[in-house]
Amino acid sequence: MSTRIAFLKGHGTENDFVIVPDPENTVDLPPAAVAALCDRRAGLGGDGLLHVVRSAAHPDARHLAAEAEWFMDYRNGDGSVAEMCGNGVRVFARYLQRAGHAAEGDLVIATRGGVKTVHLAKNGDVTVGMGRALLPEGDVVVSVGERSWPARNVNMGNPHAVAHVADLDHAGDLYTAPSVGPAGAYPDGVNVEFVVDRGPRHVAMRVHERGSGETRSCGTGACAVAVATARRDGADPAVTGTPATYTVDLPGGTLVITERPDGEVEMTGPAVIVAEGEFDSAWLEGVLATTTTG
Ligand SMILES: N[C@@H](CCC[C@H](N)C(=O)O)C(=O)O
Repeated sequence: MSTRIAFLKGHGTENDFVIVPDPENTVDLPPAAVAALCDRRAGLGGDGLLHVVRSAAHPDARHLAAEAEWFMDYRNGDGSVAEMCGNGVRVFARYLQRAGHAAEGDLVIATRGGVKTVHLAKNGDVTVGMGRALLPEGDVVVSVGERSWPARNVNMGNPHAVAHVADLDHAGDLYTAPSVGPAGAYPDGVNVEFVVDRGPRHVAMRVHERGSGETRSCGTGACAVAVATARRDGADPAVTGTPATYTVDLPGGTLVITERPDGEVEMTGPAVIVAEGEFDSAWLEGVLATTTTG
């Protein structure tokens, strides 16, 4: 029997998501279903999917239920699972506010990368406590075609390789993933950021995301870029004792990232719900049947 399944569409600096509210975790979303929903021609379209589930109802978040009522079960556009999505958390919070599950002010959201603190400001901005960046030792190299750049390995819950480049066009069309070495540096894949300077504590970037391709913004990527750039600039807050704030321009908008002396990274940016509707479960079952039978 076919049923109607509710969804919304939202974006944060044009990193866009299909949102599936499913408090009791009753909607089956295998990778092929997520990929079909995120398909921009045959589906609803999105860089990723935000499955909105009560923490208590999801096996990956049950242990966090006492701390955070809601779990962001984030999936990339190809259906793969990722630990964290910075733009996604802001949009997730905006959805909770719209649905009456959260009010302006502070809230917490469980993710696979831990519990995140979120502030929904009156002016529409959303600030997320992203936790600490990890900077694993070891040289990393990013290559596109004939060009290669040394890069910084930054983990924001999910993996990033940040390359400072002379010109963002040198990253090419990014239709395929850049190569990142040495082999084995990122056993689970990596998000790759290309960065140029725009002014003092002001950079611009492009990103190729694991599981989604080039996107118009990446929140964890912007945080990784700010942290890597602060290290390059000799502005490590743990050393200077003062916060380092970077303005990060992305193709889809601007994010402001602050790293504090205690290592905590905060990200501020917009979050917008664009539309809401329903899709037919029969459509999705049909797509899945075709995928399974080839
Ligand atoms: N766009 C996101 C990051 C989404 C996850 C990423 N593609 C991964 O696989 O780690 C963001 O805003 O952080």
